[in-house]
Parts: sequence; C-alpha cells; structure tokens
Amino acid sequence: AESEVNPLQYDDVFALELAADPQVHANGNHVVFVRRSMDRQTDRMVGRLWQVATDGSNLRPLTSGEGNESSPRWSPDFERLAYVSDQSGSQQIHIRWQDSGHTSLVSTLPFSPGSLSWSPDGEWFAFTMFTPESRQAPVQLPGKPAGAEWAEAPTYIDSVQYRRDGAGYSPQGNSHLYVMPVEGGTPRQLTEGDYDVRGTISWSHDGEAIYYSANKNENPVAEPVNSDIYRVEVDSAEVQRITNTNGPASEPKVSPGGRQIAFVGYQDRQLAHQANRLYVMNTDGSEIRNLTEDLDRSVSSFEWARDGRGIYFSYDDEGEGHLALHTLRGVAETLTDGVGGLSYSRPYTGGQFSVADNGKLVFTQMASNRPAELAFLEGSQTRPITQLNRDFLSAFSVGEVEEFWLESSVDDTRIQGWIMYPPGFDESKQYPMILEIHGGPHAAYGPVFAMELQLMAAQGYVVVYTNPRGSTSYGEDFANLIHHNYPSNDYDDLMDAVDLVVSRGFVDEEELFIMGGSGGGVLTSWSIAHTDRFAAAMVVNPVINWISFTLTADMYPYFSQYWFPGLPWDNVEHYMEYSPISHVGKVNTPVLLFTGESDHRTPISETEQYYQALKLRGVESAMVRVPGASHALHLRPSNLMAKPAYAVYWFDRFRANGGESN
Ligand SMILES: CSCC[C@H](NC=O)C(=O)N[C@@H](CC(C)C)C(=O)N[C@@H](Cc1ccccc1)C(=O)O
Repeated sequence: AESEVNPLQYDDVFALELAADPQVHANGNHVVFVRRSMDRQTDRMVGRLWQVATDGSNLRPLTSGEGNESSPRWSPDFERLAYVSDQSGSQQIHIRWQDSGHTSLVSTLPFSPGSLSWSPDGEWFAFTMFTPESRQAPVQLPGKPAGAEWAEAPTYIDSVQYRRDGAGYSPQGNSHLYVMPVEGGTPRQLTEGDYDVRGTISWSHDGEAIYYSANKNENPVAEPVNSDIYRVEVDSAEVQRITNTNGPASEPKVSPGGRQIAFVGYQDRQLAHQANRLYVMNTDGSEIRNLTEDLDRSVSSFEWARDGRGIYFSYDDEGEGHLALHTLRGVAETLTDGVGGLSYSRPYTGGQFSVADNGKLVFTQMASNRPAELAFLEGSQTRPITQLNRDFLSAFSVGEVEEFWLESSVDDTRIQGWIMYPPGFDESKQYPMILEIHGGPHAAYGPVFAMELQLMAAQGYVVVYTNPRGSTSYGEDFANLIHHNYPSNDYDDLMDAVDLVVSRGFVDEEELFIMGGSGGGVLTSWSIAHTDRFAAAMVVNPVINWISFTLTADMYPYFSQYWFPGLPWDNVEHYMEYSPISHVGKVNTPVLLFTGESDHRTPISETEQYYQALKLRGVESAMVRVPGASHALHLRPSNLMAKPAYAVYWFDRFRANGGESN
C-alpha cells in the first residue's frame, strides 16, 4: 500500500557505499577492496581498505582509516599489501604487513604515484608520476619589492594539452616511469621525453625490465589515439620499442611464464567508435594475435590466468558487464554477467574483477537497486560477498527498473531501454515522465543503480532511459550509425522510447520532460528543437556549437579528427548543421541549464551560448552554475543531490498542476 512507501531523500546521497578495486588473495579465500563512502564533512567520496573472506564472513578494516586510500596491490608472496594514501597530507605509497597488521609510509614523492606495481622479487616498486619540466619564463621582469603585493605573474603556455577536465590547467611536464626500493628511498626515473607513460605497467618475468605504453609519435596532435608498447631496462634505462601498430596498443601485461604479453588496442580506422581488442604477442613484439576479433565488443579489462593458458577479460554486452575466459588455443567462454555497479550517479556500465590462482573470481556486481557490491564466482556459481548498502537501502523503497526493447521507426534497428518506476507505482494512475539521456555518445546505460534517477523517481516521476544508436555494447556498426552523423536518428530512437512508454497508459502526455548530460545535453537541446512534446527540459553540461567546442575542449586533437570529416574551418557547414545552436530558433520548450564552472570537457561557454540564445529568443530559461565542478558533476555528494533537486524543481513548475500532487 502507498502508505508504506518510504522514498529516498536527497540527503541519502551521503549513505551510499561502494565496493571497488577488489584484489583477491592467490588462494581465493579472501579479498582486499576499497570501501568507498561519502564523507559529509568534506563533501567527498573517500576510500578505505577493507578485507573480507570470499564467503562473506570476517569483514574488517585493514587500516586506521585516517586517509583516503586507493590502489591496494598484493606483494608477489601475498605477505604485504602496498597502497596509496593521503594520510600524511599528500598521496604516498604505504605498506601493510599482513601478519602483524603494521602499516608504514614508505615514500615522500613530490607528486601522486600511479599504476603501482611490485617487482617479481618483491623488492622494488614501479610507478608512474608527473614529472615537471623545469623551464624559465620566456620574459625576465624586474622582481617585486619585499612585502609588495603584485599581481600573480602571467602564465606562458605552448603545450598542446594545457588543461584537462578534472585536473585543471596543467603545469608543463609529463607522466614518467619510476622505480623505488619497497622499503623506501630515492625514486629513479626510467623514462624521459615529451610523452606520457599511461595505464598499466608490467614487469618482465626476471624483473630486469618494465613494459609500458606511450604515444611517442612525432606529431601526437595528428595521431591522438596512436600508442605503442615499449620495454625499458631497469638498470640501464635503455628503451626498446616492442610494437609498431596503427592505433592504440596499451595496458601491457606479461604472462605468468614471462614469454608473452597481452595488451588491448585496435587498428585505427578513424571511426568515432572502435572496440578495444585483446591481443597476445611474444615479448619481442613478434606474432601478434587478435584473440577477440570475432567478439565485436570492447574489452574493458583483463588478467592472465595463473597457469598462463588463458586470459580472463570483461566486456559490456547490451548494457551489462560480462566476464569471459579466452584460452590461448582460441576457445572463449563467457563465465558470468552482472559485472558493473561502479557508476552510482547515472546508470553507466563499468565494473572490475580479480582472479585467484585457482580461477575463482571476485567482481563488482551491478544491480538496479543498489550500488556495486562484491560477488564471488566459482565455476558457474555466483554468490554475494558484501552487503554494504543493506543497512541503508533496506529501509527505503527504491524505484524498480524494467527493461524494454523496441524496433526503430526509421529502420529495423532494435533499441534497448529501461523504465524506472516511482516507489509505490500504481499502473492505474497517470505519472509525469522524464526521459534521461546518456552521454558519450559512445557509452552505455544498463540496469545499474543510479542515485540521480532514483531521487527523481522518489519524487513521483517515471524515469525512462535508453541506449539509442551510437551507444556501445551492441557492436561497432551500431555505435558508428552516428559516425559523422551526430545527432541524427538517435533522436528518433529516443522519441520511439517515449512513444512506447506513453502507449503503456500510465504516463500523462502533458507531463513529459527531457534531460541529459554532456552528449545527453546535446541530444536534449537537439530534441527540443525538433519537437514541442516536452513540457520542460534540463540541459546538463552540453555541447551547443561543435566549432567552439572543438576549439575549447580538452581533447580537441581527438574530437576534430574522429568525430568530424575534417577541421572546423574547412567544414563549417557540417559542424553547424549538427550544432544545436543552429536550431535554437525552433525551441519553445522551457530550459534549465546546469554545468560545472571548471568543466574543461564541455566548457561552460557552451552553456552560456545556449542560455544567451534562449534569452534573446524569449524562451523561458535559467542557468545553474556549479562552482569548482568539472565534467564529472556527481563527484561532490552535494552536487549529486543538487542536480536531481533542480530537475524536479524545474519540471514541477511546468507540470499541468504545477506539481501540486507531490
Ligand atoms: C574517446 S571519446 C571521449 C569523450 C568522452 N567519452 C566518454 O564517455 C566524453 O567526455 N564524452 C562526453 C561528451 C562529449 C565531450 C561531447 C560525454 O557525454 N560524457 C559522458 C560520460 C562521462 C561521464 C563522466 C566523466 C566523463 C565522461 C557524460 O558526461 O555523461
């Protein structure tokens, strides 16, 4: 009965927890993971190291929990655990001795370490670290008198990648590879040059060398996705190029026997989306084999089986994460689905896993009614390990999620989508409906817990989300239906989904609303220029003008080459035809904009253009600016609650009865 319904409240964002980065012990009996929770005082997600037996018993913290902890990594003998913590005031490497429980800070690094990796003998750490380029300002000016308060000196920039979303304006420099004794000491830099060492690094079997991936091409602006695998000798720092592919080659992992390397990448065909393939080669780069040529899905992450005879890997299919084992002899077997759950704000796919020596697996398990929890897979049996959200979510009525499929009205393409019902849903009643559109555009939603959507369902809205053409997890052809053609029939797919849900009879056609973030903001602003069926719209961190976007976004060398037929000034007509700003003259729908002021992916100038255009046209509109927020608006819990709260405020204003019934 409706009286028993206890919907989520905005403040409940602080109760969410997630189990992430599982690292299972070789014996498969227990697993260390990062327990992520929301800290009300700092308004941030914090990570703490916890351990649990794979039967779900003995859940306990591993540290005193005074810092933000991440990247737990077992030593080769599984007697020590390395991790990164900011307990000392900056991100540093720590070790925990598993027998005594003693922990110690072992580094004093000037910048945060990444891709932490133990040498095979357990005596060295390898890691990546930002390495500033020491440079004098090109002009030398007289200095300020002692005690004077002069303006901050101007900054001189001449690098291509001068700012990044989430990181802000970068100092000059690159991410390079270092080694350091595990008991502490001076880090030694192994790579140098004007390129970044990115992603996984992997020690050779004998510990004499490290494999890494980098884009060292002479003109990385012209080849933004190209990268290769290199080998650097630890003693001499001598570097050898291992691959020479046309496209990315990344995440090298040396096989347990030391004779082969697995990596991911693809042969670049200059398409907006290409699936990451899993390759194996000899350590000298010979005999490269594509193991997943026939899969037509992107390999998300992978790990060698302990016996070296196969590789476990994860991939998304139809909005859901899967785990599979590919033997080197060519047999692939899907082991489980339900991998995901790490995206807790909107229902994006994405999960993690870890394999024990005996092939037992621990993975983050997705569910539409709770964020990521750990699950254990043995043979074909899956069972839950953690229940971190049980305490909190069992007290609430969470919106139920139902899958649907439809056939496109423009061709025979099949489109998948989901309906989230408000708690206490009664199909004999009429509900307002929100269509929530994902970004990317080459990304996918799935049956994943999504706090933003749940909070809107908790306010009485039916929330609909789909994977229109362009989405990932349905194959390369489906994703590239919008190659150089975005937005286009993806709009029709979205409208087909609205029609389908409306036809079910429980949605009030006068109370249809539309919203989306980033690529979803593109499609929202595009949609309201092509239909007046929505009573109001919320456009979140959108691109409004592809020309200004490609000339202000952080990934500009990529966007201008892979998403468009050429550079903006050579293709003005194409860029403008696909820009929502070109169609703003047809918009009559009231629009609320919502964007982070420090967004360098879809800079707030896009939002401002749209806002000012709407005002010039006299369309009812408002703009919410989120101070300090990057493209990932949900990172601060207070912003995670602000977005659905503003959506509900705006949509309620344009409901037939002004939202009075809520
Ligand atoms: C190699 S494609 C890089 C683009 C990137 N793709 C990831 O999804 C991206 O940032 N896309 C934007 C739109 C684009 C700039 C026009 C986007 O829609 N992003 C999505 C996904 C996302 C979520 C959190 C942080 C970064 C991306 C979104 O914001 O919902």
